[in-house]
Formats: sequence, C-alpha cells, structure tokens
Amino acid sequence: MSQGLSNGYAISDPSEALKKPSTATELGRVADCNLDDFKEAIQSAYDAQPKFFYNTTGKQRGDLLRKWHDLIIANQDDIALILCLENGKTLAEATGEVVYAASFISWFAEEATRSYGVTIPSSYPNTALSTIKEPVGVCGIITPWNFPAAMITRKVAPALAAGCSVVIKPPSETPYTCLALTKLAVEAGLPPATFQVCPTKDRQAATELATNPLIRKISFTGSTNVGKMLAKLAAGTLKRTSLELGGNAPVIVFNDADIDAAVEGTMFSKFRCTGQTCVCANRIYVQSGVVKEFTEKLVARVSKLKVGSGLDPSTTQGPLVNAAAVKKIHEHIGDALSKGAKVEFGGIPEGYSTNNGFYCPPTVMSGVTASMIVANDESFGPLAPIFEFGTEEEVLQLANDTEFGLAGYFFTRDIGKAHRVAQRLQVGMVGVNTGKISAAEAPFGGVKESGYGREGSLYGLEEYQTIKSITVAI
Ligand SMILES: NC(=O)c1ccc[n+]([C@@H]2O[C@H](COP(=O)([O-])OP(=O)(O)OC[C@H]3O[C@@H](n4cnc5c(N)ncnc54)[C@H](O)[C@@H]3O)[C@@H](O)[C@H]2O)c1
Ligand SMILES: O=CCCC(=O)O
Repeated sequence: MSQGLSNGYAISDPSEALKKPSTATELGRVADCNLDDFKEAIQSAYDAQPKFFYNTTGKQRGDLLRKWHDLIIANQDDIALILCLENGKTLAEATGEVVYAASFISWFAEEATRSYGVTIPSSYPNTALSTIKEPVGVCGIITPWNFPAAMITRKVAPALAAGCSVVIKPPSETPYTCLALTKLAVEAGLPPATFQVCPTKDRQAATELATNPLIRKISFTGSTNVGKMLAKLAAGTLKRTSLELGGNAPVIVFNDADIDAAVEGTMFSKFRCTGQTCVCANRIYVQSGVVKEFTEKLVARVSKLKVGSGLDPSTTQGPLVNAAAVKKIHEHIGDALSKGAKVEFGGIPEGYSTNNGFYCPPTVMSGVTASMIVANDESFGPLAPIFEFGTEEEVLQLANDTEFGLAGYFFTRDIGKAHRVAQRLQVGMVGVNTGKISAAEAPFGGVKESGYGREGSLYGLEEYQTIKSITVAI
C-alpha cells in the first residue's frame, strides 16, 4: 500500500530482501513502489517542472549540479561502499564508478550554460526568426544494476541541466546507490519534487513511465528486449526515447599489432567489473600469425586475477550480480566445449556452487567459432573466447555479423588499416589500440539493436531538449 511521497522519495511497502552478491545473504529491503506511487510521483514531477525551469537560469541549474557533484565527491567512500555491497564490484572499481558518475554531473553543469539557439535569416520581409531550446518536460529514467551510479547521473544530469524533472526507477538489484545519490541531490538544493525515485520490483508498475501521458521522454539503459518493449509502449503517446541497450563487442588483434598492448587493452575491456559492462569484449578475434603468442600472454595475465569479495583490497574480480549470471557463463562454456572449443584457463570447477556468493572464475577459451552461443549472446561475465581469423575482410564480416552494434576494438600498427577498420565496424564506439573508451566528453551510444541516442558529450544535453522557432514581425 502506498504511503505517499516524502522529500522526493516515493514510499511504499518494503520489497523482498536484496542479496549481497559477495555472500548471497540478505543486504536489506527498500520500498517497493506500486502503480499509485508511480502515478503520484509523475504528477508531482509534472507540477514541479515548469517552476523549476522558469525560476532558474542555466547558470543556476549548473551551480546546483556542481554542488551535487561536490557532495558526491566528498562522500565518495561511503557511496562506493554501498555500491560495492549491493553490486559486488571491487571497492576500487566502485570508487572509480562514483568518480565517473560525478564527472557527468560536472560536465552537464557546464553544458547547462551553453544551450544556444540560433538566428536564421527569414525569407519574409521585416521578420526576425530565431530558435530557443526548451526542456522536453518530465523524463522517465530506467537503469541497470551494472553501473548503479553512473547510468543514473549520465541521464539525470543532462535532464536537470536542461530544466526537466525526472522520475527514476532504479535497478531492483541495486537501489541503494541511487537513494544515496538522491539524498545528496536534495542536500545540494535541487528541488525534491523534480527528482523522484521509485524503487520497485513491480515491472508492470514501472511501465507507467512508458505509458503515462505526462511523461514526455523515456531514457532507458538495459537489455535489448526490455528496451524494445518500452519503445513500443512509449510510441502510444509519441514520447521521445533514448535507448542504450545490449552489446556484443568484438576485439580484433591483427598480426601487426603490439601484442602486449593488445593483451592489456583486452584485459581492460573484458574483465572490467568482472565482465559486466555493455562495452565489454564479448568476442576476441585474433589473426592466425599471432594467435599462439596472444593466447599465451592473455592466459598469463588472466592467471594473475584474484576472485573474491570486493571488500578485500587484493581482489581484482568481484562476484557476478546473481546466481543466474553465473549459470549463463557456465552455459556458454559448456556449449563451446561441446562444439570443440578448448579451455585454456579457468573453466567450471568441480562441485561448483553459488550458495556462498556469486563467484565465477575468469576463463579463457580457444578454438571458438561462429556456431557457438557465445558468438551471438552477450556473456556479461569473465569469459574470454578466442576466435582465430585469416584476413581483414573475413574478420570484418564476422565482427559485423550480429544484430548488436555498441562498441568495437582493434589493435594494429598500420595507420591505413586503423582508419579503414574504424570506418567499417558497425558500432557506435570504436577503440583503436585501447580498451578504454568511456568518458563524460565522449558520445556514448550504439547502432543497430544496441539502441539510439547519445549520452555524455556535446550531444547529451539536446537529448532532453526541444527546439522552438520564434518568428517575429518587426
Ligand atoms: N548500452 C548501454 O549503455 C548499456 C549500459 C549498461 C548496461 N547495458 C545492458 O543492460 C543489460 C544488463 O542490465 P539488466 O540485466 O539490468 O537489464 P534489464 O533490461 O533486465 O533491466 C534494466 C532495467 O529495466 C528494468 N526492467 C526490466 N524489465 C522491465 C519491464 N518489463 N518494465 C519496466 N522496467 C523493466 C530493470 O528493473 C532495470 O531497472 C545488458 O544487456 C547490458 O549490455 C547497456
Ligand atoms: O555498461 C555500460 C556502461 C559502461 C560505461 O559507461 O563504460
């Protein structure tokens, strides 16, 4: 039963217990918002939005965002601990995510002051024609558990900078980080009603964000299936949509690559957050001339990874988010083995259980081919499958043979090939001789069924704005 709204948080009955990935034991319970809570939060955000926009300048909104940023940085250790406990990633990675999340807020604090219109020479005599940018209105925000802080700030910061209000449905597995960020946003002076948070496990209630006519934009990060479903629902009231969806990133290592750099880039792209990022390497294509050297060097690096609780400073690989995520990796390994691939390192240990935490050994496989599940399905875990290829033409065909198109990486010393392959990979983001591509200033987003829209960068603000043209007879 709903208990109404208080200070920007929707309050309802507590959810069933959330589990700590590191121990598989109870972490806590949060409110479990129902449909009435969502309707109330949306109405409240709708009433607040025009006041927020008309009573603040871009600079003032930027100042509020900057205060929010500073509070997050001042409290980064506490937020990182919450994030580590609910998501499982290591404390070092959690701290890195908090700083990354804050970087979107400082970026859009600046962008808030640079929202320019244009003047246009009119074809009518004695007429002045110009444009202004306006907020789209109330935005529904739905985000996944793998980046409990950054996926929220990457959407909420530009929305608030533009003068929108937001209703957030945080990920059911990791709601606490969002609640901590919200508390700091309110402390920073952002009007609570413009910043509504509705934790829920009730997916039907959450779809209100895609159907309620008071919401004018929905921004979703998560799986492609859920994104497609929300886009169809949002079409009913012609809402603006931004969709950041699943990936199936290729890493290509050419014969002429610096193999040590290729191994380091692959390690970062594959094992960041224990393989649970949408831009993680999912398929590693290595040209025949260097496949032996690359595999040996990758195995040597992977054998140094340490799996354990994210709270242990020596851990490099925290647990996966839940038991189902571990099961998926085991299925990918089992399928590849049954079709002739070989485990070079790791694999599924005898008598494996997730009763005491959702741990998954990092695994390297060789001899992987396009007929195996891992070639087409995002593993979202620490499985590094190596495919051998012969020519540039062949590998481009293989790399692009997927419905996804989020990130792609390759390693070469040939400058012509670098430009050619970067142009021909069907993805939204390319890393050449690096596995590190994410930053507040870099446009983030995909093509094909990885979604549409760009977050961060000079394009991120306009996702939350409309252009109004004004024609004045003078
Ligand atoms: N492209 C990107 O920027 C990006 C970033 C991070 C994650 N991802 C993708 O997200 C996926 C992993 O995240 P996930 O498992 O949390 O995805 P998911 O689609 O299951 O869930 C994402 C969010 O949607 C909510 N949700 C799920 N079903 C819903 C429904 N029927 N109605 C309303 N809300 C619903 C979830 O509770 C969560 O908040 C991977 O595919 C990954 O690639 C993409
Ligand atoms: O998982 C997707 C987001 C990760 C990133 O921003 O690099």
